[in-house]
Amino acid sequence: MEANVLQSLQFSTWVDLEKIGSNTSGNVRFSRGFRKSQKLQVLISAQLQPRRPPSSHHKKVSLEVSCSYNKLPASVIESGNFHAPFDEGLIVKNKSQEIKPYLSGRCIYLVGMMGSGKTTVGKILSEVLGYSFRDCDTLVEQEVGEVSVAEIFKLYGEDFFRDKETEALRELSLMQRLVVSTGGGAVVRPINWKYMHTGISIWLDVPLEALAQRIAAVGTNSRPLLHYELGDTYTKTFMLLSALFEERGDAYANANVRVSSEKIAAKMGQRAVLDLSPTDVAIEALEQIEGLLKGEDGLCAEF
Ligand SMILES: Nc1ncnc2c1ncn2[C@@H]1O[C@H](COP(=O)(O)OP(=O)(O)O)[C@@H](O)[C@H]1O
Ligand SMILES: O=C(O)C1=C[C@@H](OP(=O)(O)O)[C@@H](O)[C@H](O)C1
Repeated sequence: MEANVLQSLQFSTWVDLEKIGSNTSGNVRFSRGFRKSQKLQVLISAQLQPRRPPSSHHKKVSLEVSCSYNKLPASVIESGNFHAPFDEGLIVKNKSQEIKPYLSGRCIYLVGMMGSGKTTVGKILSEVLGYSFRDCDTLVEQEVGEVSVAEIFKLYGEDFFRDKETEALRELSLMQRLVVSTGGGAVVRPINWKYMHTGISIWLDVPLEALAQRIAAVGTNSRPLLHYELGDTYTKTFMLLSALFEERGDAYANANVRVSSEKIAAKMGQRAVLDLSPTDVAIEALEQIEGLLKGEDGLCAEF
């Protein structure tokens, strides 16, 4: 995901000819006119070209070194192009530090269907922001007594689970500096939105086909709403996810920001959604939060 990163760099510095004169191993040579005791002002400029093709992990960098003497026009003494590794880890870290002051410690709540990446992307966001990570489902399991979500559904039913989920969100809403991965169904109860709106909510919007592929790859044992009798895992999962989304899809739109995997893929030059890395999604989420908090007038929005 091409974040708004540094595209050019320029700085000047002084070099001591005496030091360079003794080891002109580079391409810099000085005419006899220079007295060795002179200092020379050198200008370094680097242009970072946009990442092309988007899927590549290298950026082309053109570098130019020029020098001027006694305020005479600078003349280029060295230039070249090279490819620098495009480090999405650096991008997401830089972006997180840019927006952290605007967050003012507010929690980030990730909402989305099962398999949308709430846990995976949430852990990346918590890491780069220096926030703690909380998984709402895990808190419910701990509260009930180290019983799995699937067992809770089986032993006590979904309503019991939803009550525990709401209690967990109420407790989380009293805290700060958390990234919270919510359960896929947390959006259904309005009271849950009252708690999540104490922070910033992000909807990870991923196509159902991708969700079904991801979940089919890991199995549905931990997701009781996707349990079914024998059959083709992908197709059954896709059918059940489609029915769930039909019921609750509109509720996700209550989130403060929507991170669409399809839009990220399009921005990156029509990459397939399944090719997007969790970090690509995390960068987009941070950019969306930045847009929300800075608002149209570029100031920090209070909301
Ligand atoms: N952007 C991504 N690219 C590839 N795989 C992903 C991505 N996001 C999540 N996954 C994988 O999909 C599965 C579900 O992700 P998870 O974070 O557990 O989703 P959720 O918490 O929303 O249910 C995991 O196996 C995870 O590794
Ligand atoms: O969509 C849902 O209703 C659910 C999603 C699950 O969380 P994940 O989204 O982490 O799978 C978990 O809360 C429970 O199985 C119910």
